[in-house]
Amino acid sequence: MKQIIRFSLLLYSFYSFGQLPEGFVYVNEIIPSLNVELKYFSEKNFIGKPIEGYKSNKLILTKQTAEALKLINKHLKNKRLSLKVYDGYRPQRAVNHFIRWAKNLNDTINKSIYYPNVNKKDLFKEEYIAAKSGHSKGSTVDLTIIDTDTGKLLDMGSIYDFFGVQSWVNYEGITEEQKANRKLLHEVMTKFGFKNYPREWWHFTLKDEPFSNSYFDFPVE
Ligand SMILES: C[C@@H](N)C(=O)N[C@H](C)C(=O)O
Ligand SMILES: [Zn+2]
Repeated sequence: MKQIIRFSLLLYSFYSFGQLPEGFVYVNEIIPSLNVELKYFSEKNFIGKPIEGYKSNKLILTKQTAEALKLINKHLKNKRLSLKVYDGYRPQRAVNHFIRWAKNLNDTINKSIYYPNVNKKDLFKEEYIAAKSGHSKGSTVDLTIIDTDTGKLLDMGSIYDFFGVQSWVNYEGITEEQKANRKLLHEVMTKFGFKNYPREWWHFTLKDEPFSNSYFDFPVE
């Protein structure tokens, strides 16, 4: 009997500590010092509410992606810089939340901050948000760079998740410093095996992603 109880407790703790599917990791186990602020866990995002499926500020990625970020952070450390991550693995239920929100054209709480020049009805059509997102495959990250001396974000010429031409990687209407910062991010990410999404300076996918055809839906907890 005692053994059965012990076994049940073991099983309980196994699941209650957030067992991930094979191939996924909690990134803080690989890079404990990584700066992570999952915007969809908070109200500070284009919807203005926490997004379904984000139950904690824990960054989850495929193991290969986390290992690549570790190398990048190490590389940046020599320049007194480091990464700050806004999103990684995104459950399909979160994407479904985006889809539902997009259908309600009256709900535009954060339009002036995140999409002042794009009609809400066009956000999916103009490919600022995807109905099937690379993020749900676990090897895509949204991120920027911090100056570790000042603790400030490098100026990339637009805020994260600003949907508009200002966020396109090759947008010309930004300062030379902002262009240089985007170039630095782009170069370091591509050097370590990522490819960028041209409409969003912050969005990168590991080229050799392990789950290129699987969209996951387990919660971020
Ligand atoms: C919503 C934005 N952060 C994003 O990730 N956009 C791309 C296109 C996606 O939804 O995969
Ligand atoms: Zn993204």
